[in-house]
Amino acid sequence: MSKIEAQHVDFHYGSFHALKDINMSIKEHEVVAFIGPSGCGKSTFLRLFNRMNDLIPDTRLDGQITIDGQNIYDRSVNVDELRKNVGMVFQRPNPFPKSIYENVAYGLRVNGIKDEAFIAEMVEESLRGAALWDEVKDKLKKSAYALSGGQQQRLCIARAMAVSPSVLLMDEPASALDPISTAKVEELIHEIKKDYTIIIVTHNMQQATRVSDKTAFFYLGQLIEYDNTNKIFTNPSKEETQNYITGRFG
Ligand SMILES: Nc1ncnc2c1ncn2[C@@H]1O[C@H](COP(=O)(O)OP(=O)(O)OP(=O)(O)O)[C@@H](O)[C@H]1O
Repeated sequence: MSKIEAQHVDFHYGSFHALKDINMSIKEHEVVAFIGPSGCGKSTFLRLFNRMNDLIPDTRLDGQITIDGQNIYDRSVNVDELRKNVGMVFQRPNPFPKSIYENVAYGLRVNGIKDEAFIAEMVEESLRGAALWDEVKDKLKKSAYALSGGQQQRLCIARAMAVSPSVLLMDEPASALDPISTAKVEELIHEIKKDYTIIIVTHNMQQATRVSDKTAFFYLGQLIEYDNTNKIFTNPSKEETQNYITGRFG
């Protein structure tokens, strides 16, 4: 069974038809990269998987998205639970104005967990998982803002991991980072993929080839081609994909 399945997904912002009949199946522990020119709908599609677009007025979704076989837009779905299972990391690191420790503990506290020993354990585990522990273990009480941009982004990944999601959505997670921090985030994706199913939006095609198993190429709200990353970048089936990856447009 697929971990994530999108069937005949259409999405409108008002009268603007942003996504057109998208079908996609993602297996557990796969890393899938979304590529395509600006405005083609990558982020819109990504945000459907944790219902972030629910917050935007006058939008409409048709079709179905399932995670672990459940329609995530079903009325019975608790959106807070869904977002616990489907974590998100944004383009710009967005730590809270709190200590490093409290940033990671935050999700556990809002979920009502009060056992401090358990919280401390999860904070350490998440920071280790995000390859940040050794850099911050002696300054956990310091403000998250005192970290570098790359460290802040790994802190945000740790924060997402702390509530034990099974899916991580990453919207251009390295685009605001320097090359060394970018390499660290990419390395991290390799390390954590054994535990998560990951979807990453990226403008950087080298990054897509480095981190992903599958790549989806979007253009003007349509999913043009979705295949093994190697195939997409060496021998795509569609002319639009070929044009995009060779820099002929976008
Ligand atoms: N809140 C919104 N209201 C109205 N239209 C929107 C909204 N968000 C996005 N759009 C439109 O939907 C289309 C897809 O946008 P989206 O952000 O998903 O593209 P993208 O491929 O992620 O682009 P980029 O690579 O530039 O981030 C664009 O034409 C955009 O203008």
